[in-house]
Amino acid sequence: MKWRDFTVNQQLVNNSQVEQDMFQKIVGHEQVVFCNDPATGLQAIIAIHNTTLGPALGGTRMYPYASVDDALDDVLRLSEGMTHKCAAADIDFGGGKAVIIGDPKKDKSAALFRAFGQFVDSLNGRFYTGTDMGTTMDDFVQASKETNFINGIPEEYGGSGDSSVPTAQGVIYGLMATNKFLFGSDHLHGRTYAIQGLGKVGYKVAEQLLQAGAKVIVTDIYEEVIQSIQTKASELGTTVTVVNSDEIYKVEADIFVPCAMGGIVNDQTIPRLQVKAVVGSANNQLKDNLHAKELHDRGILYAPDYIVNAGGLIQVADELYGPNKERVLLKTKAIYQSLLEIYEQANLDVITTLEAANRKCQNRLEQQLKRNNFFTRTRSPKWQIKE
Ligand SMILES: NC(=O)C1=CN([C@@H]2O[C@H](COP(=O)(O)OP(=O)(O)OC[C@H]3O[C@@H](n4cnc5c(N)ncnc54)[C@H](O)[C@@H]3O)[C@@H](O)[C@H]2O)C=CC1
Ligand SMILES: O=C(O)CCC(=O)C(=O)O
Repeated sequence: MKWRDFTVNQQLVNNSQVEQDMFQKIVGHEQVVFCNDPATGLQAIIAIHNTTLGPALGGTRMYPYASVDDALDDVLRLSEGMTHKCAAADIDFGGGKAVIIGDPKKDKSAALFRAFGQFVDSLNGRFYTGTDMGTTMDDFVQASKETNFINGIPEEYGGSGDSSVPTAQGVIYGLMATNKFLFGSDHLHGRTYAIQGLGKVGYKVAEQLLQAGAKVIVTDIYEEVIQSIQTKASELGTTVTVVNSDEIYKVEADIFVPCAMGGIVNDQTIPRLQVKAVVGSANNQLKDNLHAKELHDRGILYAPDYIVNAGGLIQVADELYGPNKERVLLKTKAIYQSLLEIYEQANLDVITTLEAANRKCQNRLEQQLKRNNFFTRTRSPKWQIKE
Protein backbone atom coordinates (compact mmCIF):
# COMPACT_ATOMS: atom_id res chain seq x y z
CA MET A 1 0.00 0.00 0.00
CA LYS A 2 1.58 3.32 -1.10
CA TRP A 3 1.16 6.08 1.47
CA ARG A 4 -0.23 8.51 -1.12
CA ASP A 5 -3.11 6.08 -1.61
CA PHE A 6 -3.90 5.93 2.07
CA THR A 7 -7.50 7.06 1.90
CA VAL A 8 -10.36 5.32 3.70
CA ASN A 9 -11.04 2.20 1.72
CA GLN A 10 -14.17 0.38 2.86
CA GLN A 11 -13.10 -2.81 1.16
CA LEU A 12 -9.93 -2.90 3.22
CA VAL A 13 -11.71 -1.95 6.43
CA ASN A 14 -14.14 -4.81 5.89
CA ASN A 15 -11.43 -7.28 5.19
CA SER A 16 -11.03 -9.19 8.43
CA GLN A 17 -7.79 -10.82 7.24
CA VAL A 18 -6.20 -7.40 6.85
CA GLU A 19 -7.48 -6.43 10.30
CA GLN A 20 -6.05 -9.62 11.77
CA ASP A 21 -2.71 -9.01 10.07
CA MET A 22 -2.67 -5.50 11.48
CA PHE A 23 -3.38 -6.68 15.03
CA GLN A 24 -0.80 -9.41 14.61
CA LYS A 25 1.71 -6.74 13.68
CA ILE A 26 0.99 -4.58 16.72
CA VAL A 27 0.49 -7.48 19.11
CA GLY A 28 3.32 -6.37 21.44
CA HIS A 29 2.17 -2.75 21.52
CA GLU A 30 -0.36 -1.02 23.74
CA GLN A 31 -1.62 1.57 21.26
CA VAL A 32 -1.00 2.78 17.73
CA VAL A 33 -2.48 6.07 16.54
CA PHE A 34 -2.77 7.13 12.90
CA CYS A 35 -2.82 10.91 12.53
CA ASN A 36 -4.25 12.42 9.36
CA ASP A 37 -4.63 16.14 8.66
CA PRO A 38 -5.25 16.84 4.95
CA ALA A 39 -5.15 20.62 5.54
CA THR A 40 -1.44 20.53 6.42
CA GLY A 41 -0.55 17.26 4.65
CA LEU A 42 0.28 15.63 7.98
CA GLN A 43 0.33 11.85 7.92
CA ALA A 44 1.89 10.45 11.07
CA ILE A 45 1.84 7.35 13.22
CA ILE A 46 2.36 7.38 16.99
CA ALA A 47 3.21 4.03 18.57
CA ILE A 48 3.08 3.41 22.30
CA HIS A 49 4.86 0.18 23.06
CA ASN A 50 4.87 -0.24 26.82
CA THR A 51 4.05 2.07 29.72
CA THR A 52 5.02 -0.23 32.61
CA LEU A 53 7.73 2.19 33.70
CA GLY A 54 5.83 5.43 32.99
CA PRO A 55 4.26 7.43 30.18
CA ALA A 56 5.70 6.71 26.75
CA LEU A 57 8.58 8.89 25.59
CA GLY A 58 10.37 8.99 22.26
CA GLY A 59 11.33 11.31 19.44
CA THR A 60 9.48 11.89 16.19
CA ARG A 61 11.17 10.93 12.93
CA MET A 62 10.36 12.50 9.58
CA TYR A 63 11.22 10.39 6.56
CA PRO A 64 9.83 9.89 3.02
CA TYR A 65 8.73 6.30 3.63
CA ALA A 66 7.85 4.42 0.45
CA SER A 67 4.68 3.04 2.03
CA VAL A 68 2.52 3.21 5.14
CA ASP A 69 3.65 -0.33 5.93
CA ASP A 70 7.28 0.79 5.96
CA ALA A 71 6.41 3.70 8.25
CA LEU A 72 4.43 1.42 10.56
CA ASP A 73 7.24 -1.16 10.72
CA ASP A 74 9.73 1.58 11.57
CA VAL A 75 7.64 3.18 14.31
CA LEU A 76 6.83 -0.21 15.87
CA ARG A 77 10.49 -1.18 16.10
CA LEU A 78 11.58 2.26 17.23
CA SER A 79 9.00 2.43 20.02
CA GLU A 80 9.91 -1.05 21.26
CA GLY A 81 13.53 0.09 21.35
CA MET A 82 12.51 2.99 23.56
CA THR A 83 11.03 0.60 26.14
CA HIS A 84 14.42 -1.13 26.28
CA LYS A 85 16.27 2.17 26.36
CA CYS A 86 14.25 3.52 29.27
CA ALA A 87 14.56 0.25 31.18
CA ALA A 88 18.32 -0.03 30.69
CA ALA A 89 19.02 3.61 31.54
CA ASP A 90 16.89 3.41 34.69
CA ILE A 91 14.43 6.00 33.46
CA ASP A 92 10.82 6.21 34.66
CA PHE A 93 9.26 6.41 31.21
CA GLY A 94 7.91 3.87 28.80
CA GLY A 95 8.56 3.22 25.13
CA GLY A 96 6.95 5.27 22.39
CA LYS A 97 7.91 6.89 19.14
CA ALA A 98 6.30 8.70 16.22
CA VAL A 99 6.99 8.95 12.51
CA ILE A 100 5.83 11.63 10.10
CA ILE A 101 5.63 10.49 6.50
CA GLY A 102 7.31 13.11 4.32
CA ASP A 103 10.56 14.55 3.08
CA PRO A 104 12.13 16.73 5.78
CA LYS A 105 13.81 18.85 3.09
CA LYS A 106 10.53 19.62 1.27
CA ASP A 107 7.41 18.80 3.25
CA LYS A 108 7.86 20.69 6.53
CA SER A 109 5.74 23.61 7.65
CA ALA A 110 4.92 25.25 10.96
CA ALA A 111 1.27 24.29 10.44
CA LEU A 112 2.16 20.63 9.97
CA PHE A 113 4.03 20.50 13.27
CA ARG A 114 1.25 22.39 15.05
CA ALA A 115 -1.24 19.83 13.74
CA PHE A 116 1.07 17.08 14.98
CA GLY A 117 1.19 18.82 18.38
CA GLN A 118 -2.60 18.62 18.57
CA PHE A 119 -2.52 14.86 17.98
CA VAL A 120 0.14 14.49 20.70
CA ASP A 121 -2.04 16.56 23.03
CA SER A 122 -5.02 14.31 22.35
CA LEU A 123 -3.14 11.50 24.11
CA ASN A 124 -3.26 13.59 27.25
CA GLY A 125 0.17 12.72 28.62
CA ARG A 126 0.44 9.10 27.53
CA PHE A 127 3.10 10.17 25.00
CA TYR A 128 5.91 12.75 25.17
CA THR A 129 7.97 13.57 22.11
CA GLY A 130 10.71 15.71 20.57
CA THR A 131 13.34 15.47 17.85
CA ASP A 132 14.68 12.46 15.99
CA MET A 133 16.07 11.89 12.52
CA GLY A 134 14.72 14.48 10.08
CA THR A 135 13.27 16.79 12.75
CA THR A 136 14.72 19.76 14.61
CA MET A 137 14.08 21.71 17.80
CA ASP A 138 12.41 24.47 15.76
CA ASP A 139 9.83 21.98 14.51
CA PHE A 140 8.91 21.17 18.08
CA VAL A 141 8.76 24.80 19.11
CA GLN A 142 5.80 24.84 16.72
CA ALA A 143 4.33 21.62 18.15
CA SER A 144 4.75 22.95 21.70
CA LYS A 145 2.32 25.77 20.89
CA GLU A 146 -0.38 23.11 20.90
CA THR A 147 0.68 20.79 23.71
CA ASN A 148 2.76 20.57 26.88
CA PHE A 149 3.90 17.05 26.08
CA ILE A 150 6.95 18.12 24.08
CA ASN A 151 10.55 17.91 25.22
CA GLY A 152 13.97 18.83 23.89
CA ILE A 153 13.07 22.35 22.77
CA PRO A 154 15.62 25.19 23.02
CA GLU A 155 16.64 26.55 26.39
CA GLU A 156 15.29 30.00 25.47
CA TYR A 157 11.86 28.34 25.24
CA GLY A 158 12.28 26.68 28.63
CA GLY A 159 13.47 23.31 27.33
CA SER A 160 16.74 21.48 27.95
CA GLY A 161 18.12 22.21 24.48
CA ASP A 162 19.56 20.03 21.78
CA SER A 163 19.29 16.37 22.87
CA SER A 164 21.80 15.29 20.23
CA VAL A 165 24.55 16.82 22.41
CA PRO A 166 24.22 14.20 25.21
CA THR A 167 23.47 11.52 22.60
CA ALA A 168 26.80 12.24 20.90
CA GLN A 169 28.51 12.32 24.31
CA GLY A 170 27.01 8.92 25.11
CA VAL A 171 28.36 7.52 21.84
CA ILE A 172 31.80 8.82 22.82
CA TYR A 173 31.51 7.01 26.18
CA GLY A 174 30.40 3.90 24.29
CA LEU A 175 33.46 4.11 22.03
CA MET A 176 35.72 4.55 25.05
CA ALA A 177 34.20 1.54 26.84
CA THR A 178 34.61 -0.53 23.68
CA ASN A 179 38.26 0.47 23.33
CA LYS A 180 38.79 -0.43 26.99
CA PHE A 181 37.20 -3.85 26.51
CA LEU A 182 38.97 -4.63 23.23
CA PHE A 183 42.33 -2.94 23.62
CA GLY A 184 42.77 -2.42 27.37
CA SER A 185 42.75 1.40 27.16
CA ASP A 186 39.82 3.71 26.63
CA HIS A 187 41.79 6.34 24.72
CA LEU A 188 40.10 7.44 21.52
CA HIS A 189 43.22 8.50 19.64
CA GLY A 190 45.27 6.19 17.50
CA ARG A 191 42.16 4.27 16.38
CA THR A 192 40.15 4.49 13.16
CA TYR A 193 36.41 5.12 13.20
CA ALA A 194 34.09 4.80 10.17
CA ILE A 195 31.10 7.10 10.70
CA GLN A 196 27.90 6.69 8.71
CA GLY A 197 25.80 9.88 8.80
CA LEU A 198 26.93 13.38 9.77
CA GLY A 199 23.65 14.72 11.09
CA LYS A 200 22.92 16.12 14.53
CA VAL A 201 24.66 13.23 16.32
CA GLY A 202 27.21 11.91 13.79
CA TYR A 203 28.72 15.32 13.13
CA LYS A 204 29.33 15.94 16.84
CA VAL A 205 30.86 12.48 17.26
CA ALA A 206 33.15 13.08 14.25
CA GLU A 207 34.21 16.45 15.62
CA GLN A 208 35.07 15.03 19.05
CA LEU A 209 37.01 12.14 17.52
CA LEU A 210 39.01 14.54 15.34
CA GLN A 211 39.71 16.69 18.39
CA ALA A 212 40.95 13.58 20.20
CA GLY A 213 43.40 12.86 17.39
CA ALA A 214 41.61 9.82 15.97
CA LYS A 215 41.50 8.77 12.31
CA VAL A 216 38.02 9.40 10.94
CA ILE A 217 36.36 8.06 7.81
CA VAL A 218 32.95 9.55 7.00
CA THR A 219 30.03 9.27 4.63
CA ASP A 220 26.77 11.16 4.20
CA ILE A 221 24.30 11.59 1.38
CA TYR A 222 24.43 15.41 1.69
CA GLU A 223 27.42 17.22 0.26
CA GLU A 224 27.06 20.24 2.61
CA VAL A 225 27.76 18.22 5.75
CA ILE A 226 30.76 16.56 4.12
CA GLN A 227 32.18 19.97 3.26
CA SER A 228 31.46 21.19 6.75
CA ILE A 229 33.37 18.35 8.46
CA GLN A 230 36.26 18.81 6.03
CA THR A 231 36.45 22.48 7.01
CA LYS A 232 36.26 21.55 10.69
CA ALA A 233 39.07 19.01 10.23
CA SER A 234 41.33 21.53 8.55
CA GLU A 235 40.61 24.06 11.34
CA LEU A 236 41.80 21.37 13.76
CA GLY A 237 44.92 20.78 11.64
CA THR A 238 43.87 17.33 10.48
CA THR A 239 41.90 15.62 7.69
CA VAL A 240 38.95 13.26 7.25
CA THR A 241 38.66 10.52 4.69
CA VAL A 242 35.40 10.69 2.73
CA VAL A 243 33.87 7.61 1.13
CA ASN A 244 30.56 7.08 -0.66
CA SER A 245 27.48 5.62 1.07
CA ASP A 246 28.17 2.07 0.01
CA GLU A 247 31.92 2.02 0.67
CA ILE A 248 31.51 2.74 4.37
CA TYR A 249 30.66 -0.93 4.99
CA LYS A 250 33.94 -2.24 3.63
CA VAL A 251 36.53 0.26 4.87
CA GLU A 252 39.15 -1.05 7.24
CA ALA A 253 38.62 0.55 10.63
CA ASP A 254 38.61 -0.33 14.30
CA ILE A 255 34.99 0.66 14.87
CA PHE A 256 32.00 1.17 12.57
CA VAL A 257 29.89 4.04 13.95
CA PRO A 258 26.39 4.03 12.40
CA CYS A 259 24.67 7.40 12.98
CA ALA A 260 21.97 7.40 10.28
CA MET A 261 19.24 4.88 9.44
CA GLY A 262 18.48 1.58 11.11
CA GLY A 263 18.65 -1.89 9.55
CA ILE A 264 22.15 -1.30 8.19
CA VAL A 265 23.66 -4.36 9.91
CA ASN A 266 22.18 -7.12 7.78
CA ASP A 267 22.95 -10.17 5.62
CA GLN A 268 24.41 -8.00 2.88
CA THR A 269 26.62 -5.74 5.00
CA ILE A 270 27.94 -8.09 7.73
CA PRO A 271 30.19 -10.13 5.40
CA ARG A 272 31.74 -6.87 4.16
CA LEU A 273 32.53 -5.34 7.55
CA GLN A 274 36.25 -5.08 8.29
CA VAL A 275 35.97 -3.73 11.82
CA LYS A 276 36.36 -5.04 15.35
CA ALA A 277 33.21 -3.44 16.71
CA VAL A 278 29.95 -1.68 15.85
CA VAL A 279 29.13 1.24 18.17
CA GLY A 280 26.84 4.06 17.07
CA SER A 281 23.80 6.19 17.68
CA ALA A 282 21.45 4.85 15.00
CA ASN A 283 18.33 3.25 16.40
CA ASN A 284 17.66 -0.37 15.38
CA GLN A 285 21.01 -0.92 13.72
CA LEU A 286 20.38 -4.66 13.39
CA LYS A 287 17.96 -5.56 10.61
CA ASP A 288 16.99 -8.53 12.74
CA ASN A 289 18.01 -9.54 16.26
CA LEU A 290 19.62 -12.66 14.76
CA HIS A 291 22.28 -10.39 13.30
CA ALA A 292 23.66 -9.92 16.82
CA LYS A 293 24.64 -13.60 16.73
CA GLU A 294 26.07 -13.24 13.24
CA LEU A 295 28.33 -10.40 14.41
CA HIS A 296 29.29 -12.37 17.50
CA ASP A 297 30.23 -15.42 15.41
CA ARG A 298 32.43 -13.25 13.21
CA GLY A 299 34.23 -11.80 16.23
CA ILE A 300 32.72 -8.32 15.80
CA LEU A 301 31.72 -6.78 19.13
CA TYR A 302 28.27 -5.20 19.00
CA ALA A 303 27.36 -2.41 21.40
CA PRO A 304 23.54 -2.62 21.74
CA ASP A 305 22.29 0.62 20.18
CA TYR A 306 19.80 1.42 22.90
CA ILE A 307 22.55 1.36 25.52
CA VAL A 308 24.92 3.60 23.57
CA ASN A 309 22.40 6.17 22.29
CA ALA A 310 20.54 6.81 25.56
CA GLY A 311 22.08 10.28 26.14
CA GLY A 312 19.26 12.17 24.41
CA LEU A 313 16.63 10.21 26.27
CA ILE A 314 18.43 10.86 29.55
CA GLN A 315 18.31 14.61 28.87
CA VAL A 316 14.68 14.84 27.75
CA ALA A 317 13.44 12.62 30.58
CA ASP A 318 15.45 14.63 33.08
CA GLU A 319 13.98 17.87 31.71
CA LEU A 320 10.63 17.09 33.29
CA TYR A 321 12.24 17.28 36.74
CA GLY A 322 13.69 20.69 35.79
CA PRO A 323 16.74 20.95 33.46
CA ASN A 324 20.09 20.23 35.09
CA LYS A 325 23.07 19.76 32.80
CA GLU A 326 25.37 18.30 35.46
CA ARG A 327 22.88 15.58 36.34
CA VAL A 328 22.42 14.76 32.66
CA LEU A 329 26.17 14.53 32.11
CA LEU A 330 26.57 12.27 35.14
CA LYS A 331 23.79 9.93 33.99
CA THR A 332 25.17 9.92 30.43
CA LYS A 333 28.61 9.00 31.75
CA ALA A 334 27.05 5.86 33.23
CA ILE A 335 26.76 4.51 29.66
CA TYR A 336 30.49 3.71 29.85
CA GLN A 337 30.11 1.40 32.86
CA SER A 338 26.80 -0.05 31.72
CA LEU A 339 28.25 -1.06 28.35
CA LEU A 340 31.38 -2.56 29.91
CA GLU A 341 29.20 -4.64 32.25
CA ILE A 342 27.13 -5.87 29.31
CA TYR A 343 30.27 -6.88 27.40
CA GLU A 344 31.58 -8.72 30.46
CA GLN A 345 28.27 -10.41 31.23
CA ALA A 346 27.94 -11.59 27.63
CA ASN A 347 31.43 -13.08 27.80
CA LEU A 348 30.72 -14.78 31.12
CA ASP A 349 27.38 -16.29 30.06
CA VAL A 350 28.49 -17.01 26.48
CA ILE A 351 25.59 -15.05 25.04
CA THR A 352 25.43 -12.14 22.64
CA THR A 353 25.79 -8.61 23.92
CA LEU A 354 22.20 -7.99 22.79
CA GLU A 355 20.93 -10.87 24.92
CA ALA A 356 22.89 -9.55 27.90
CA ALA A 357 21.38 -6.08 27.44
CA ASN A 358 17.85 -7.44 26.93
CA ARG A 359 18.11 -9.47 30.15
CA LYS A 360 18.99 -6.31 32.04
CA CYS A 361 15.87 -4.60 30.65
CA GLN A 362 13.64 -7.58 31.34
CA ASN A 363 14.79 -7.63 34.96
CA ARG A 364 13.88 -3.99 35.42
CA LEU A 365 10.44 -4.41 33.84
CA GLU A 366 9.75 -7.47 36.01
CA GLN A 367 10.79 -5.60 39.16
CA GLN A 368 8.47 -2.75 38.25
CA LEU A 369 5.56 -5.10 37.54
CA LYS A 370 6.04 -6.63 41.00
CA ARG A 371 6.01 -3.16 42.53
CA ASN A 372 2.82 -2.33 40.62
CA ASN A 373 1.07 -5.03 42.61
CA PHE A 374 1.22 -2.88 45.73
CA PHE A 375 -1.43 -0.33 46.45
CA THR A 376 -0.15 3.23 46.31
CA ARG A 377 -2.24 6.30 46.96
CA THR A 378 -1.42 7.91 43.63
CA ARG A 379 0.25 6.93 40.41
CA SER A 380 0.63 10.44 39.08
CA PRO A 381 4.11 11.34 37.80
CA LYS A 382 6.61 12.77 40.27
CA TRP A 383 7.03 15.84 38.12
CA GLN A 384 4.29 18.39 37.52
CA ILE A 385 3.21 19.65 34.13
CA LYS A 386 2.74 23.41 33.97
CA GLU A 387 -0.64 24.12 32.37
N1 LIG B 1 19.19 13.00 17.87
C1 LIG B 1 19.28 12.24 18.93
O1 LIG B 1 19.48 12.73 20.05
C2 LIG B 1 19.17 10.75 18.83
C3 LIG B 1 19.31 10.11 17.62
N2 LIG B 1 19.28 8.73 17.58
C4 LIG B 1 19.42 8.04 16.30
O2 LIG B 1 20.66 8.39 15.70
C5 LIG B 1 20.51 8.43 14.28
C6 LIG B 1 20.91 9.81 13.76
O3 LIG B 1 20.07 10.79 14.36
P1 LIG B 1 20.25 12.35 14.07
O4 LIG B 1 21.70 12.67 13.97
O5 LIG B 1 19.42 13.04 15.06
O6 LIG B 1 19.57 12.45 12.62
P2 LIG B 1 19.81 13.55 11.49
O7 LIG B 1 18.63 13.52 10.62
O8 LIG B 1 20.22 14.84 12.10
O9 LIG B 1 21.10 12.97 10.73
C7 LIG B 1 21.10 11.81 9.97
C8 LIG B 1 22.20 11.96 8.92
O10 LIG B 1 22.33 10.72 8.23
C9 LIG B 1 22.48 11.00 6.85
N3 LIG B 1 22.10 9.84 6.08
C10 LIG B 1 20.86 9.37 5.81
N4 LIG B 1 20.93 8.25 5.08
C11 LIG B 1 22.24 8.00 4.89
C12 LIG B 1 22.96 6.99 4.20
N5 LIG B 1 22.36 6.01 3.56
N6 LIG B 1 24.32 7.04 4.21
C13 LIG B 1 24.95 8.05 4.85
N7 LIG B 1 24.32 9.02 5.52
C14 LIG B 1 22.98 9.01 5.54
C15 LIG B 1 21.60 12.23 6.62
O11 LIG B 1 21.97 12.92 5.45
C16 LIG B 1 21.88 13.03 7.88
O12 LIG B 1 22.98 13.91 7.72
C17 LIG B 1 19.04 8.05 14.00
O13 LIG B 1 18.95 6.67 13.80
C18 LIG B 1 18.35 8.44 15.29
O14 LIG B 1 17.15 7.70 15.48
C19 LIG B 1 19.14 7.98 18.70
C20 LIG B 1 19.01 8.57 19.92
C21 LIG B 1 18.94 10.00 20.08
O1 LIG C 1 16.67 11.93 21.88
C1 LIG C 1 15.53 12.36 22.07
O2 LIG C 1 15.22 13.55 21.85
C2 LIG C 1 14.45 11.48 22.62
C3 LIG C 1 14.85 10.07 22.80
C4 LIG C 1 14.70 9.29 21.55
O3 LIG C 1 13.79 9.46 20.79
C5 LIG C 1 15.67 8.26 21.25
O4 LIG C 1 16.51 7.97 22.10
O5 LIG C 1 15.62 7.69 20.14
